[in-house]
Amino acid sequence: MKEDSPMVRVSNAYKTYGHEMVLNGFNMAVRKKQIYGLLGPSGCGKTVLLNCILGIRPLDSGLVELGVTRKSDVGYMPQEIGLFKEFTIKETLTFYGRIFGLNGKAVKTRSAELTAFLELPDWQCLIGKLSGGEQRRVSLAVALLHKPSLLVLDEPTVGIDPLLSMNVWQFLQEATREGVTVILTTHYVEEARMANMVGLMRNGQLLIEDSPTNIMTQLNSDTLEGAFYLLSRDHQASIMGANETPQFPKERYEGKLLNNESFISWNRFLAQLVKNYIWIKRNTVIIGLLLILPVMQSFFYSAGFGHFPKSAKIAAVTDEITFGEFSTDCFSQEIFQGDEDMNCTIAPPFSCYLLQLMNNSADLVVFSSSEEAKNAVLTNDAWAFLHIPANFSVGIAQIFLRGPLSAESQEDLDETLDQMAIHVQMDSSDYVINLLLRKMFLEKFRDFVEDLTQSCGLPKRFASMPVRFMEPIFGTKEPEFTDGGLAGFFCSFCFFFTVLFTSGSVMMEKLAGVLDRSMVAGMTYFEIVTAHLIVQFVLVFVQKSMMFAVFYGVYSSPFLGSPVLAVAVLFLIELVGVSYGFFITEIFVSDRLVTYATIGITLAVFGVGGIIWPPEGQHPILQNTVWAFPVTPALESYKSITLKGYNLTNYVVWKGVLSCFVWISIFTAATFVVYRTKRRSLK
Ligand SMILES: Nc1ncnc2c1ncn2[C@@H]1O[C@H](COP(=O)(O)OP(=O)(O)OP(=O)(O)O)[C@@H](O)[C@H]1O
Repeated sequence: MKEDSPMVRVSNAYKTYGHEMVLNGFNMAVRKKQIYGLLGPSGCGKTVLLNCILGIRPLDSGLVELGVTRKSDVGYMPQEIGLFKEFTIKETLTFYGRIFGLNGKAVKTRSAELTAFLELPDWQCLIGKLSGGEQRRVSLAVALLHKPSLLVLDEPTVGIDPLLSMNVWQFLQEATREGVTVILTTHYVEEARMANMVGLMRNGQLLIEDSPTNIMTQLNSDTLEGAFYLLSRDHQASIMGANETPQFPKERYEGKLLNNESFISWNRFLAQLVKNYIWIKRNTVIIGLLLILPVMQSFFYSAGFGHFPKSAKIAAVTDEITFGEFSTDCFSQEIFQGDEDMNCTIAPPFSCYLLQLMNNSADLVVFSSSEEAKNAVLTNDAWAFLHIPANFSVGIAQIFLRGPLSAESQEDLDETLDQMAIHVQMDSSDYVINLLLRKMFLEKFRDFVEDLTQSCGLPKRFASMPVRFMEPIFGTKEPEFTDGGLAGFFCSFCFFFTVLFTSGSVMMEKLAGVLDRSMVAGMTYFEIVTAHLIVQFVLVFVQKSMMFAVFYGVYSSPFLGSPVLAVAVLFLIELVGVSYGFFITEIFVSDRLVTYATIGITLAVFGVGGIIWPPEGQHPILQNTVWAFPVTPALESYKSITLKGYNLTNYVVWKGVLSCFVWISIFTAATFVVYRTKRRSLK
């Protein structure tokens, strides 16, 4: 731009939101060292225009030219407060002072000037505790803090006392004499008479742009309000009936955006870091929950998952003895004193011994009749009804002790087998309980027969299945579901909490307008991400240490591999979470959508991660594509390290590590692309 060219020029600007044409061939020119008052009805696009001028939003088409190049040349006061509610006034001014590159002394001196002029409350007051008007004054002070050469103020006088409002105008007029250019929007048309130039915006166009005096003269009106009424009326009449679909030229936005002097600055980074620290200090409840919840979940998982359902009731009936005898004698040891004739130490009725074995593992309730026992299942009081027939001991003795060949005939053998059969009717509505009780019934019967044959002098193996489960290659002979599922649970939670914290903190700043404001002031995305990573790292360190202590200290879950490698994998998963968190906060504008995206991916990781069901049982398409899911391969990696002692030379381990790096790159690149697309042209 040449020396005499305007400070801000907007040419043929178009901007749509859905079907709404917010800027419709908009043109404006703001001369240097002037106050430009932008007026227009609510919703006409004033804020959108300011955002496009500052590069917060891109134009669909058109040109913005600025007479300044550096972000630090601009002072911006957004319409919403755009300040951290948890900060004190002093912390707010220090934060922005650091971003603008001011030293402590300069911030203090300038803050004192602004405090006197804007009548700011005590510096120790929290922003969130101030009135709306006080908050706006602090917001204005932030925009003026570094004495910028271009001031962009969105409704600076709303909610401010008329006397103070007049002071603000006088201050701005004074500033223009010192070389500052001001663009401001206001709803108070008459106060705009103090501007050098005013522009009336309506339906995305600028109806007029001139000095207030010229406008009033031109329209023969005593007031600016009256002049604008006439202009708006004429404009309304001219567009009546014109109901065309909005069209705009497709050439891209070509304006030069404001730049930072450097990609990274220690001052800005420190500002962001201190800001995060203050936020944590003021939000101890949230941070406490973020630390305590995972530990609680670890306890819940270890205490609640994978254990045999011992309290599952089994309604049993044995026809071998009467109910009275059973309740008093069946579970007492005396009746197992042996039988001299049979030469066995376990004596009939054998159903007592079998039921006692079952009672050691489950909650066995003995009923006197089959009807009652079955009814217990029907009324949800028991998970299985088990019936032992009257000839059970006779049949067992015949088949297992005397041998099936002792039967007189094939019919006799068939009848004996029928008469000794135990009938089980289950409530199969719960797959896991059904499976575990079934397994328990079969195992207890096997134990019973082994014990019985052994008690009669026969080898124990005589009644065993000829399948021997030897010492396992990995894991234990009696593997626990808890151990197998732990990797999936731990990794999914690491991912979930990281996404939650990242997206939560970014969205909080974004929705409060703080993120845009900090970025207009000069903060870079890189500084925001790096400062966030440091906070996240500290949180993760504390969080994971506590979870490790619960899983591997309190509950002694198996851990065979390298702790360093396992922690590295968890850390990579966290980084996937951070990059995903930034990605979703960049593509979605509402926190609801971000929440859905957080929960959605976590459920997907849970669903396909082999926590609930092994991947080997998945549909072939899923089985063959699950490697491409985020986190899932890393979860396998962690599982192999902890349960099999694998190291990086193993395919499963490095596949998980590689997958993390790939996903971190994908999410980071996607965030960058969306970020650039939202703010700049694709030129
Ligand atoms: N991110 C967005 N998505 C969709 N529509 C938007 C978005 N931002 C602004 N708009 C729409 O653009 C139009 C202009 O909004 P803008 O905030 O610029 O109005 P304004 O002139 O500043 O109003 P006010 O004086 O009440 O602040 C409105 O209809 C608004 O709904």
